[in-house]
Amino acid sequence: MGKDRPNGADFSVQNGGKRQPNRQMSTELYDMASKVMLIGDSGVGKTCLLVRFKDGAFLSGSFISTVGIDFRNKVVDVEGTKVKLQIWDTAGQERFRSVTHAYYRDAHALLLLYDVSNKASFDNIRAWLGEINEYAQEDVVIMLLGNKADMTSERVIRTEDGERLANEYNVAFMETSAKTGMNVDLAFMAVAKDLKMKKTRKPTDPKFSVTDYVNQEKQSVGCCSS
Ligand SMILES: Nc1nc2c(ncn2[C@@H]2O[C@H](COP(=O)(O)OP(=O)(O)OP(=O)(O)O)[C@@H](O)[C@H]2O)c(=O)[nH]1
Ligand SMILES: [Mg+2]
Repeated sequence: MGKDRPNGADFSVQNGGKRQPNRQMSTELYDMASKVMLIGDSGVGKTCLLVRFKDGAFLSGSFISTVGIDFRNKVVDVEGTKVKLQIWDTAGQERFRSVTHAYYRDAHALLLLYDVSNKASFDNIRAWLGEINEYAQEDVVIMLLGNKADMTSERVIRTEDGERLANEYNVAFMETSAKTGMNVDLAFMAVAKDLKMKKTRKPTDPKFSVTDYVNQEKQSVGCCSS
């Protein structure tokens, strides 16, 4: 079992100056660890999604744009296996792009967000997928998330538009809301489950598909209370 700090408050600088979480001050036990990166335009809700997952709270009020990169850890239980998710929250602003590029290649999964009430953030998804293609590992798990699904009257991107784009690029898709919590745990749990399956699957076992898993488990707007 490994250990790590329960939150991402501390960094040590190693690995050519790249910020690394400090493992010496570890407190929480885990069986396997995975790096997940949150990416997408500024304001789509990356930090709020992470805070909702980590603390179960919603950051309403004034928007504080992330500077550079930050991370938080959360250990989740996948059928008895403790999976530590080290979640990197990147800045969506263009001026920080070169900072975040350096982190792509270590990521096991990328949660790529747009805002269903912001057309430009959706239109930019193709450019983000181009960046992923350039900088991330070939087998990285990609999940496209249409966030702010609670904003029904301001919505400009339909669920079908997100689905179509995800199908075109063969990536998993669902709509989320950091405000209500809809599908937030599922997005991270699907990644944890994928990692566990990759590590423990025997050659004869059927392959785990993140896309099938989220399609089976996801809620749609107005479906259920969350
Ligand atoms: N209604 C609603 N508002 C949200 C949701 N998620 C985020 N917001 C709001 O959107 C704004 C931006 O959220 P952030 O999480 O800070 O955005 P970000 O993607 O981290 O932005 P950068 O750090 O600049 O890249 C904030 O005012 C949030 O309150 C959501 O699911 N629903
Ligand atoms: Mg942020």
